Amino acid sequence: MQTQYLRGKDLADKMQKAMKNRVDRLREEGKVPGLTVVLVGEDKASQVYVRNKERRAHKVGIKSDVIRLPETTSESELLTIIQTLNADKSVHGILVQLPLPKQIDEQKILRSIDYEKDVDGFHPMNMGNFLLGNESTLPCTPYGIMTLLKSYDIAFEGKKALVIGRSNIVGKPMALMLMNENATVTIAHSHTQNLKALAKEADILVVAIGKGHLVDADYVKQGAIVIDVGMNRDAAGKLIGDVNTEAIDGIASYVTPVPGGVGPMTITMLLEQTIQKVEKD
Ligand SMILES: Nc1nc(=O)c2c([nH]1)NC[C@@H]1CN(c3ccc(C(=O)N[C@@H](CCC(=O)O)C(=O)O)cc3)C=[N+]21
Repeated sequence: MQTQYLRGKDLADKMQKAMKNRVDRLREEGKVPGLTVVLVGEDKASQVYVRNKERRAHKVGIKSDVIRLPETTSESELLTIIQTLNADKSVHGILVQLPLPKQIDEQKILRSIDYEKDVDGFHPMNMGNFLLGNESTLPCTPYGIMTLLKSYDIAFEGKKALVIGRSNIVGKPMALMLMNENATVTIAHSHTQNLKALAKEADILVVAIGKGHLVDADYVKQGAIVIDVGMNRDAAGKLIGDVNTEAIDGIASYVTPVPGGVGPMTITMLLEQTIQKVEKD
C-alpha cells in the first residue's frame, strides 16, 4: 500500500489565503480582527510557536500582539492583564500560552478570560457547550485535525478510532469530535494495557503522548489512518513526532508529517475562530 501524507501545511496555506480576503472585507468596514497572545516565561518551544502564530496572523491581516511576561509573574499580575484585555474592544481573541509556570493556577486563568474572546476553546463555558453539542469555540488542534481529514474526504462512520492521550486540549476533545462523526472511539493513556494490540485494531489512530517516535509498525493496522500530534526534539534538536513515519510507510493509508501536518492546522483554526468572532460581532 502506498502511504499518503496528509499535508496540513498545504491546506493551511490555502485556507489562510481565503481568510485574507475575509479580513480585507472586514477591514473595509473598519473592523480589524485583533488577537493577543500572552506568553509567560522563556520556554524555547513556546517562543517558536508564538512567533509562528504571529507571522501567520499578520499574513492574513489580523492585528496580532504578544505580551511577554517573566517566568516569575504572579497569578494576580496575570489576572490583571487578562481583565484589561477582556475590556479592550480592539481585542477579539485572547490566547494564554500553556503551560503556565507552577505558581499560577491554569484553570483559574482560563476561567478569567471572557469566554467570548477565548479563541482556544479552553474556557469551561466553551468546553461545556462543546461537550453538550451546543455552539462553542473549539479546541484548535482536534478541530484542525478534523478539518484536515475531511479535506481528504476521509469517512468516520462506523470506523474504530483510538486516541492515545487524554489531555484536556487534545485527547479528550479529539475523542468527542470523532464520536460526533459516528466513529467508535477508544481512549488510551499511560495506564492502558496491551497498547500495541489495541492500536493494531484501529482504523484511525491519533497519537498525542509526547514520546518521540514511539509508534512504529507494531502499532499500525494495514490501511490505518495515523495522526501524529507529537512535537518532540531528538538528540540533535530536530523536531520529531510521536510516530516513526518511515517505519509505517507502506502500512498506513495516510499519515500526517511532522512538521507540516497538525501544527499548521492548529494555527489555522486559531485564526479562523478569531475572524469568526469579528464576523459575528
Ligand atoms: N493556549 C495554547 N494554545 C495552543 O494552541 C498551544 C499552547 N497553548 N501551547 C503550546 C501548544 C503547541 N502548539 C503548536 C502550534 C503550532 C505548531 C506548528 O505550527 N508547528 C509547525 C512547525 C514548528 C517548528 O518548525 O518548530 C509544524 O508542525 O509544521 C506547533 C505547536 C500550540 N499550542
